[in-house]
Amino acid sequence: MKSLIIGIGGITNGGKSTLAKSLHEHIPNSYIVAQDTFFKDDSVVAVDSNGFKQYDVLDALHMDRMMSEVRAWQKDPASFLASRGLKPQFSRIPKAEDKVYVLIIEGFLIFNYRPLNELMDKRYFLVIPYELCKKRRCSRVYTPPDPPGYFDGHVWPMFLKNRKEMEETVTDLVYLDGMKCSEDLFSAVYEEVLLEIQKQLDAD
Ligand SMILES: Nc1ncnc2c1ncn2[C@@H]1O[C@H](COP(=O)(O)OP(=O)(O)O)[C@@H](O)[C@H]1O
Ligand SMILES: O=C(O)c1ccc[n+]([C@@H]2O[C@H](COP(=O)([O-])O)[C@@H](O)[C@H]2O)c1
Repeated sequence: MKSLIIGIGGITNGGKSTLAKSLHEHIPNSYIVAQDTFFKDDSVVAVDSNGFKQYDVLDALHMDRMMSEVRAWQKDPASFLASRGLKPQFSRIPKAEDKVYVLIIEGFLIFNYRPLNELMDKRYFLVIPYELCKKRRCSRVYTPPDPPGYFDGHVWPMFLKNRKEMEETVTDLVYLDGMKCSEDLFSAVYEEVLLEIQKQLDAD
C-alpha cells in the first residue's frame, strides 16, 4: 500500500477542521492528526507583558509528540490504524483511493514547523479576512477562553507574524478562500487529492 500526507493549515477559524473532517469522511483509510490536540498545559504557556498567554506560537505546542504520532503512522499506517481499533476499508467496487493510506494533518502552525512541513505531499492554506476571523473567533469558546482583547492583542498579530515566517520558507502552498462555502472548498480539495492518489498509484 502507498501513502500520502496532506496538510490543511491556515488562519484560526478559517475552516481547517471542517475541511479536514469532510476529507476524512470521504477518503477510505484516512486519518486526521490535529495540531490543537497537542497544546501544552496552560500552566506552562508563557505570558507576555500585557498578561496575554502566548498560545499562538510553536512553543505552546508539544510538537515532539505530534511528530511521534505522524512518524508512527508513516512507519506502518495499517498497524497504526489497527492500534486505534480501525480496520482497512475497501469499497464494494474497488476504487483507487482504497489503495492509498492518507494522513490529513490539520492545524494553524503546521507549515511553520519545518520537520513536519517537510513530510507533506500537498499543502493547503485557508485564509479569511480580519473581520470574519474576529467574528468567528469571538463566537467560539476555547479552553481556557480568550480573555478580553486577546484577538487584537495576540491572535491577529501572531497570525501575521507566523504567516510571514511561513511564506519566507515554504513553497508550493495552495491558498484557499475560507469565505467559500464548505461544500465548494471540500470538492476542490477532494478532486485534487484524488488526482494525487492516482499519481501515487501510477508511480509504480
Ligand atoms: N466554509 C465555511 N463557511 C462558513 N462557515 C464555516 C466554514 N468553514 C467553517 N465554518 C465555521 O467556522 C467556524 C470555525 O470552523 P473550524 O473548521 O473549526 O475552523 P478552524 O479549524 O480553522 O479553527 C465553525 O463555526 C464552522 O462551522
Ligand atoms: O485548544 C486549546 O487548548 C487552546 C487553548 C488556548 C488557545 N487556543 C487557540 O487555538 C487556536 C488554534 O486553533 P484553531 O482551531 O482556532 O486554528 C490558537 O489561535 C490558540 O489561541 C487553543
